[in-house]
Order: sequence, then structure tokens, then C-alpha cells
Amino acid sequence: MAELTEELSQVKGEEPAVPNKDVRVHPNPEPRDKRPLDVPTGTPTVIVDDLHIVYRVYGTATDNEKGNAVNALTRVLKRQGRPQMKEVHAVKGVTFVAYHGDAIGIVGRNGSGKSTLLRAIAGLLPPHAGAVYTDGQPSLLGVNAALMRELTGERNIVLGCYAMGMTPAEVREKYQEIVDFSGIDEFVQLPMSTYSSGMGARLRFAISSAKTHDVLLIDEALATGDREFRKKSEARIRQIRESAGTVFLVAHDLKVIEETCNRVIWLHKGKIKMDGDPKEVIAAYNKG
Ligand SMILES: Nc1ncnc2c1ncn2[C@@H]1O[C@H](COP(=O)(O)OP(=O)(O)OP(=O)(O)O)[C@@H](O)[C@H]1O
Repeated sequence: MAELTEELSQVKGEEPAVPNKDVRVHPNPEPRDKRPLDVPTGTPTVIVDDLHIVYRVYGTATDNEKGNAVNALTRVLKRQGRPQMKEVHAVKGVTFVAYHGDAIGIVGRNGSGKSTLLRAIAGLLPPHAGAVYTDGQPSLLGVNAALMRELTGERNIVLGCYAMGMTPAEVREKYQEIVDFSGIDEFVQLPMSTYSSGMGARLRFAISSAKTHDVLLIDEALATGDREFRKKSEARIRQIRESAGTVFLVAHDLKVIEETCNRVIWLHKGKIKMDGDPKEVIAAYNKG
């Protein structure tokens, strides 16, 4: 494991964060004959090493903390910060390695840290402690992915493709495919504010998956799609995996995860409770 950490760090020109830590290795890698031939088996794409994410939030002060002169003076004397500042320790020492061709489902109860973990892998949240190493550019596709509600679907497709680094020629080539995949038909000419949440989610998925991603992080984006759209999305996720990408999928619908992923990580209160074969992990998760 230390070699893996070192190898990726060398690619990025950094010191390995915690070289001697026992990093969890995928317990059940997909057999060689199931992987496409040109994908080097066992090549890591994402290493999450003892990751901690802490949010700092300003909430309402408790009665004890509420302002009076004595409390304020005590805080000054004790050099305490603003009383309303709370810390939420959302991810607590998560460690795992993801490989080329993996589709990893992340399950867990509300507030267990799934979205936080994805945002940290995408590089949107700085680690409080630990580290995330990625080989390739991670792209987060979330329910709130930044499309502009006041612009038409057409404009959003063009801008979204540019934002992913496509050239004008590539955008022209992909445009119709994106419209067809999303199934929004003539709504493409209307502002996104007129779309149902399902239509918005389908368009977001169609745009994001039009490009080959090294690491694609999907947060509940399939949740609002209908059965037919989910089938199409699952096929596309398989394509991404076959082109040696890695996909992370957060979804409350365990069936989607079981049908799409070759591995599942169960997060509980910010920690990994189980990591392995989808059927086994989901069965254990369902038992509670
Ligand atoms: N922006 C934020 N500021 C402060 N706390 C946050 C923020 N986002 C999430 N949290 C807290 O971090 C913890 C983990 O939240 P997170 O959204 O990652 O969980 P989740 O498993 O994705 O939940 P859900 O299934 O409800 O989407 C929760 O306690 C949540 O309240």
C-alpha cells in the first residue's frame, strides 16, 4: 500500500501523506477476464487516506453562550472564539483505494457523509486531516450541478460542454446525442426553469456523461429519472467504466446501486462500516 501511495504521489510530485498507514485495499477486485483488455488491472485511480472533513458553521448560540457581559468577558479571558461557531465532523478517518474500471456505490443513512465524501474526492472540500490522491480529473455530477435555470436547455448544453473542456467542433458533434439521450425533446428550446426536476436531472446526466471522464462522481443524479432513463444511464456508466474510468455513485435507491456497481462502500456516521461486494454490503445494510 505504501508503494501505491508513493507511486501516485510521485505522479503529482508530492510527499506521500501517510506512507505507512494501513490503507484499505479493494477486497474483491473484479476478475481480470471481466475487465477490458487495455485496462491495467489493479491500477489505482483514487486513494483516500485517513480522510477527515470538518464543516465549521455559525449556528444559534445556546442559552449559556448567549450574550451578557460576564459571558463575553469570560470568553475574552479564556481566548475562546465566537460561541455560535460549531464544528460538524462529517467524515471521520475514511480510507480506501479505487481502481480503473470500478463503479463504487456509496450507501448510508441521511447525514452519514456520502455527499461530503464525494465533494472531497472532487477537490471541492479541503481535508481537515488525511489526503485524497487522484490519477486524472474527477468530475462531480450532482443534483445541484451548475446549470443555469434562466437559460434554455440548448444554451446549457453548449456552456456545459465548454465548461468540461470540449472544443466547438466537439460540442457540435455531441449536441444532438445529448438532446436525444436526455429525452427532453422540444423542451430544449425552453428555459430550464420550466423543466420538471426529472427533466433537469436527465439533462445534467446527459451533458456530464457526454465526455469521457477519468473519475466521474454522481450524487443522486439518477434519482429522479424514470425506469427507462435509469437503464440508459446504467449502460452509459458501464461504457465509462469500460473506457477505464472510475465511477462513484451515491443513490438512495439500492437497486440502482446493486445493478450498476461492482463494489459498495457503506458509510455510517462518517466512517466506513463495510466495503466490498454489492450483494453482501447491501444485505448487511438492509439488516441495519
Ligand atoms: N455545508 C454544510 N455545512 C455544515 N454541515 C454540513 C454541510 N453539509 C453537510 N453537513 C453535515 O455533514 C454531515 C454529513 O452530511 P452529508 O450531506 O455528507 O450526508 P449524506 O450521507 O450525503 O446525507 P443525505 O443522504 O441526507 O444526502 C451531516 O451531519 C450534515 O448535517
